[in-house]
Amino acid sequence: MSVPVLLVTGFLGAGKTTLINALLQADHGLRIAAIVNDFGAINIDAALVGPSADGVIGLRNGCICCSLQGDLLRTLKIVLGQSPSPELIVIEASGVADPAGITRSLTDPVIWNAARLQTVACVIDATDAARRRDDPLWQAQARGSDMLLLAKSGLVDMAARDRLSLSLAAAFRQRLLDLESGLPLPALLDPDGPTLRASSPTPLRDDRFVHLDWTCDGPVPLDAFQRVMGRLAPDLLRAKGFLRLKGRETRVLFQLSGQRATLSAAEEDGAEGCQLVLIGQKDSFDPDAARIELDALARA
Ligand SMILES: Nc1nc2c(ncn2[C@@H]2O[C@H](COP(=O)(O)OP(=O)(O)OP(=O)(O)O)[C@@H](O)[C@H]2O)c(=O)[nH]1
Repeated sequence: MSVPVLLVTGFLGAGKTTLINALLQADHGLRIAAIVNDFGAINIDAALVGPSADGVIGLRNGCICCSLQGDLLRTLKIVLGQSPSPELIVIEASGVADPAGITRSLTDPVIWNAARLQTVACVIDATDAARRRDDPLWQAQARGSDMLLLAKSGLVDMAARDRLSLSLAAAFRQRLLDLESGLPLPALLDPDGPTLRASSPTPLRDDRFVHLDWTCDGPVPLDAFQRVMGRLAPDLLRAKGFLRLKGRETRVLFQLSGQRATLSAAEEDGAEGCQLVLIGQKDSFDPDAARIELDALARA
């Protein structure tokens, strides 16, 4: 029998991993396998989803809508060969992916017989949507989905949330659900959900993004790290990773999305040092210059 697939798309930092973690931990009784795709060579998402699920496979250093398509199909075969087999497969697209590329791969008749793309859900960052509205990739992600899931709506005021809901309803035909009202399990897991779809449009090839994968073996000082990130943040679209801070026993998880940076306790995994991924646009972010600044931190 064909295993249903839920594809989660959305721009960098929108809230895809957070949604998938919530889904994996929810009370649905389903055996779920997750395939997560990070743009950089360091697979932060697999580590973030890993603690909550057994069947998590990370695809890295590319994007499954284009360069990693073959990897996705190979990974799907591995996931489908697991025993017991999953009852649902969740695929997280990278934040730079046009879901049309993935939808095309998944609607191949051979794949379809084994794993049937059921629903494409696009996570929309309520704090970032007004700025992104005219971005062709952001639009392709929303348009290529079956439902829009509003994340972080608690971080914007009610009037801004209402304006956003109205503009999304005017621009897209999809159903809009606010994640602040709870995880929409019936919509995400509905076996009678969207499924049969028209052939996907030609996927958008967006090559404006560059990234830096930065690692160091030792700890870094928090105040100097914050100064460096303060300088880099205006040119970044996304940063995330694990840091070993001087004077702290355990590593912390650093997240930057939009202009919002957070540090939180990381799951202890025995790993040492720091692993960080920084993503920006070619015209404003210089990964080599950022590497020099970060390397200086490691020597501080
Ligand atoms: N307050 C709030 N924060 C959220 C919500 N969803 C995500 N975040 C935060 O937003 C940041 C990015 O969330 P992720 O779930 O990692 O976003 P993502 O879309 O998986 O990011 P990429 O895979 O890097 O594109 C993290 O700091 C999350 O804690 C939400 O609904 N409310």
